[in-house]
Amino acid sequence: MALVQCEELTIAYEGQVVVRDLSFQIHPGDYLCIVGENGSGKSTLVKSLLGLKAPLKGRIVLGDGLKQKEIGYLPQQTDVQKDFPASVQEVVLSGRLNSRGMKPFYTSRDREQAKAMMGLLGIEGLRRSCFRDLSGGQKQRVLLARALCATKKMLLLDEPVTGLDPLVTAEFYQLIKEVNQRSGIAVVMVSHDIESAVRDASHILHLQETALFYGKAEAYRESLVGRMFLERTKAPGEMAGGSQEPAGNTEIAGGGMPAYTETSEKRGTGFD
Ligand SMILES: Nc1ncnc2c1ncn2[C@@H]1O[C@H](COP(=O)(O)OP(=O)(O)OP(=O)(O)O)[C@@H](O)[C@H]1O
Repeated sequence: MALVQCEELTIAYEGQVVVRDLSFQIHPGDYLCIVGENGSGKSTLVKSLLGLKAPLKGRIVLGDGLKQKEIGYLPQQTDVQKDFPASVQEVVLSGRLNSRGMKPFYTSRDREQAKAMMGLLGIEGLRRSCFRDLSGGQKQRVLLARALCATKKMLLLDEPVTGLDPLVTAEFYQLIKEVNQRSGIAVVMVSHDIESAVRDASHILHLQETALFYGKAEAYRESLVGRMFLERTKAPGEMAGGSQEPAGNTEIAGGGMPAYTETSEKRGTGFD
């Protein structure tokens, strides 16, 4: 059963549609990267997945016991978060807030969980350090530990490597991959790093108001839309790939990009 099933989702701000007729699923163990141009609706979709923005039409069905407040969320970094005046331990523990309900204090289980996640991510030695004094990479590990405290099923990350140097970025991607592969926690990541997305993700959702592509990462790499996007990000300003498509290709949809959607029956993730 799917953890998340989005059915013909349309999302709008004051009547202005920014996501239209979008359907896809997230299964246990999936690693889905959401890619697309600036302003294509990625963060808006994230807000709806978190229950912070109601769709205008369509619906989001959660399955396999997933609750919206049990989605571990790592938001886009803001300057306010970067300067948060709290200890690492407090920041990680705050991941337990949603599941505490009305209880005013953290339980010993909450503390154990926070300790376990700090251990998993190699930041236990930093637990008394002030969050704002950490490096960018350390901060992201802390925020990842916080998000993991909130979930056993699904992590949602919105451009988590923005501002990190290449080495720290590579380490962070490796961490995410290990979390996904070892724990089976589904990962949903909004990313502008298309090369890494097709390398690490099991599935790609390419958004441009609607799904230009949704399916397995290997199929995306071979698709016209995937090849064009990969080519463009390699050489900014250059358009390539379209002329290499065999004659008679009927995939081309509006806007010169092919629409492709893979059904859940064809997915075969092994977690179905
Ligand atoms: N709170 C808001 N009110 C009105 N319009 C909004 C709001 N938030 C986003 N938008 C608009 O919705 C569209 C999609 O924005 P969104 O932030 O979801 O795109 P995105 O794909 O995440 O972009 P980026 O890659 O630049 O982060 C944009 O045109 C944006 O201007």
